Amino acid sequence: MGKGKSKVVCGYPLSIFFIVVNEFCERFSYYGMRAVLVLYFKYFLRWDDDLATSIYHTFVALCYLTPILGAIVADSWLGKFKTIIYLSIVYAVGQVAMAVSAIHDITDSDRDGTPDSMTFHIVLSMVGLFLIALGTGGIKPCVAAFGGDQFGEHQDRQRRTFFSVFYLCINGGSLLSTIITPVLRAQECGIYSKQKCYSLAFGVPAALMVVALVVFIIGSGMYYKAEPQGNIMLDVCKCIGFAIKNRYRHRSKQYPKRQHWMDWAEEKYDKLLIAQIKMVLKVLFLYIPLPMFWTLFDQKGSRWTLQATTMDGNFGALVIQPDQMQTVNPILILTLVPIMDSLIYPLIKKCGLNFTPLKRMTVGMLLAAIAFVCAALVQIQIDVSTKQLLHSSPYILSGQGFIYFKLTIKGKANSDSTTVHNTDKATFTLRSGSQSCEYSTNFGFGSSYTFFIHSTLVFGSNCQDSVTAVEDIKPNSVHMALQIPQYFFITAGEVMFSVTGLEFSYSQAPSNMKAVLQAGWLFTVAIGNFIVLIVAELAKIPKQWAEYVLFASLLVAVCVIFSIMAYFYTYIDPTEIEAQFKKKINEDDEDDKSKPGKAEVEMVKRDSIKCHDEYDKATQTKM
Ligand SMILES: C[C@H](N)C(=O)N1CCC[C@H]1C(=O)O
Repeated sequence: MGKGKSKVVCGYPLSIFFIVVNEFCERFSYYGMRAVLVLYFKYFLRWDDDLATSIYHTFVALCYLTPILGAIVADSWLGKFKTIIYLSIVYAVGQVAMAVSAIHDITDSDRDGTPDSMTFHIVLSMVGLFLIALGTGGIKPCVAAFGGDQFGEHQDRQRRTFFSVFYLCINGGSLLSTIITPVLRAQECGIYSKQKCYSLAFGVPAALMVVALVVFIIGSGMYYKAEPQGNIMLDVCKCIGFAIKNRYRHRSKQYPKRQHWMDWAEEKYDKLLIAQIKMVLKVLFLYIPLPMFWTLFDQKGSRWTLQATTMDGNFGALVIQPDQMQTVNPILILTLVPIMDSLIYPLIKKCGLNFTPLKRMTVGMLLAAIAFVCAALVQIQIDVSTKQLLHSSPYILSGQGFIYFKLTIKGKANSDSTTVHNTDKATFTLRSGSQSCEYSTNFGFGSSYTFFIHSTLVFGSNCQDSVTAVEDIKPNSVHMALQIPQYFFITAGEVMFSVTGLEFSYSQAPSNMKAVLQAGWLFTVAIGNFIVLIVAELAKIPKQWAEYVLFASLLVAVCVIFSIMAYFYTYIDPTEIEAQFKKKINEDDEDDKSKPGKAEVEMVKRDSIKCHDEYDKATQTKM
């Protein structure tokens, strides 16, 4: 049985349908907007690459920092339901602001196709991005935890499946939007003049966010809505502060040691709160090594995409752009999550192995390290095959009766007029006054040519014989398909690490701090992104393959530390512990009423022993 007023369908509360659809639409909105953001900065706001990249990464990091704020508001004040509603409104307003900021006609008073007041567009889009970061980050820990809340105490299996389906929805939304919004951006639109349609590319995600909100509200009557329990974060901070101060005051040897340093708060604080803080601190401590996984994971969008630009994206009927390779991740998620859940995990269980959540996360980290070893091997192959500059044609041939032009064949969208974006036969028209002739040739992906036009050129219908093409840079010969193994390993790692971590963060959190621990989990993503920024700046390793090997080694080292920490972690059932504490507190209250005047110090000691016993009983299973 679920906990809300919701009907139960196939053992699942119907209310979670609204929650997963909400997540699908929200992730569509987020990833769709993100997919075209850098291009919007570069081509609409006319920022250079460095500024565009920095603002982009700062925005992404902010999106994973704001969950802390949303979680505090939800757990201490508004509750998850109201927090999701209010912050979704903020989020939708932010998306609309982005869409409006991309309408060039608003400030194009001279109707020449370019905005006249760039300041207006910059300010509006920055306000929009800030609201989006607040909204997406703020609701993220609440939606996951709110979904988990809908399950009853004996629905552990269903709750685990829910987190897998939840992850599928994230990636379904991400996959669709990263395919659709770049197509929308490529359309031309405008009132006075036609420009690339960023307003549509931002407008559709805005509409999806409104849909997400409406769907969530429709489910309103069915949800189980846990009440917020006061300003829990303030109580937590005060309690920790008191424990530290009290420990310091009693540092002399005459005072007996206590089992845990948090037990020094017992004189002033509720034992239940102390036990809950212990649960949270234990999990947060375990999170310390985790950002390293995200440091590797998030390089899909940067280093791996740059690697793809030096590879051959010709898949026969389909020419894949380097940035499109990233869609392999959500595609693999959609395939691997069901395979893991219905085949691999049950098979491992049948073999008698206890594949606990922390073991899964450890294996996930190792798989990510393997992915980077694959990336290094591909890089070595690219380096071997690449691009020796054959010669510098203009230097050798200048002044010998030729005119020349250079042409680079790139795999990346570019506004350079001498860049061809595919490997098809290209035809050039050579003109001199009213005379012209045509020259055609085939190009390889990533190659660069210098064309020499003979001074003896005679214009006619064909000038094939009067042009000599010299290949300066060989076409990319290493195929983009070779990146698939690294995508496979990183995604398999993500399924084991991230899907498991999401559920682990929920199941190990005390009832009043579920969203806070979800935020703690998302915080590891933010720190991972910061590490990418720092390493990119600091580690100037000349060989790219060596950088990949460095990252893989770092993750293996971190993984060893994590597995040792995980070995000493004991799984808990927060609901059971809380129930025992509440029961004992009630019993003590009864006891106190019947035996007035008992020495308070004695009581504290006795309670403390009992509480430890109960806490220990409930924390049996290791890694
Ligand atoms: C798109 C990724 N495969 C993914 O699902 N995520 C990356 C960071 C966490 C997670 C998400 O919630 O978006």
